[in-house]
Amino acid sequence: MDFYAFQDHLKQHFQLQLPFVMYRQPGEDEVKAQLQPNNTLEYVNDFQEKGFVFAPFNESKKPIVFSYASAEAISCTQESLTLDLSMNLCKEERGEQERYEELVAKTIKTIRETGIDKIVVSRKKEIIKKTDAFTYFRNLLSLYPDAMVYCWYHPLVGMWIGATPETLVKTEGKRLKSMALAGTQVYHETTEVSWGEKEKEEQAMVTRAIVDGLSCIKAVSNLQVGEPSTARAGNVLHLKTNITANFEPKCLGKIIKELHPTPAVCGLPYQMAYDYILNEENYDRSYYTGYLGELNMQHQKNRNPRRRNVENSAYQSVSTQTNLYVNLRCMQVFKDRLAIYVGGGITKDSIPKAEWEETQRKAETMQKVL
Ligand SMILES: C=C(O[C@@H]1C=C(C(=O)O)C=C[C@H]1O)C(=O)O
Repeated sequence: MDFYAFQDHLKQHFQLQLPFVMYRQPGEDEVKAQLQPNNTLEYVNDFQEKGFVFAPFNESKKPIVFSYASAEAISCTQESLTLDLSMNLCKEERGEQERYEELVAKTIKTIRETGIDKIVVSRKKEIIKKTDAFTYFRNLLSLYPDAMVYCWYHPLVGMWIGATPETLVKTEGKRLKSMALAGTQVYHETTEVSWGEKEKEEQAMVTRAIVDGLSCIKAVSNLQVGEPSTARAGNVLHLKTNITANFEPKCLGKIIKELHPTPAVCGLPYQMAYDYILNEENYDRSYYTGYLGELNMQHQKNRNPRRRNVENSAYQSVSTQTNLYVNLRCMQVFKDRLAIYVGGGITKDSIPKAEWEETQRKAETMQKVL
């Protein structure tokens, strides 16, 4: 199926108001889709389900799953596009900057008074315009080859689009990978940059918390932690550390519950930061800073791609993979309106105006395709 046939098929499905997800994982050029035949809402119970998961930030709400068993699966190869995008300057709602800087200032004060290490606060940037989800998705595919680009729709929930740089957890067989992604600076044509102490310390805290959390789980062994490196995500750079381990697949649910929400999108200590966000942020994050992606997907692998035909079957193996990403750099798409969600980690040394600017740069990831 070529890209245009793929897109037309999904557009028809969308016109019937039926649920679907289309996505392309980082570094791949295969665009996949799952189309649901009806609008029943199914939820994850024990993480042994097989399907595409979409989970909110709020842990007390269950993740939604589009089950593979009931879905129609299609795929195509991403087309290469030459993009000529001039960024849409979006007028900020009056008072939004002041309101956000006040929230950041209040958060810094709370951190200094209570000894909390870090709290991630965020906001929603509303834009009034007639929307075109399929064009946004296609442009995001071309602009961000290293992101998980997705468009998810359910008539009873709404539509979300994103291009996230952050892995929550990837598993294959008994191997697991996660990452600590934190610290932000603006990208100026190079990734050879130095990082300030605030960012290094903030990111190291995230790494430590993820490693400590995973090492408390009996089913996890052989934890290995890489060196921090700089990773580009659109207009911004982050510090990233890769974390790998072995694990028992029947304990996947425990691991996901331990990891979500990571200190990269919530804070530390976890419970104090989480309560602060729910009480003080003054809006519902909904699916922003939740997670999404493939859960327990069966992948056929050819061990020796040169062998063919009858012989080949002996060299095929099936592996079970999970590929979940944190829902960042995302927006909620309505017919005549959009809401872009952005935030950043606050520590005792944060500066409110700089935090506002950081959210503006992060919002550009989506604004570029509007
Ligand atoms: C919260 C966001 O990003 C997270 C916060 C970061 C930070 O505080 O520096 C960096 C990457 C993400 O883990 C966002 O993009 O909205």
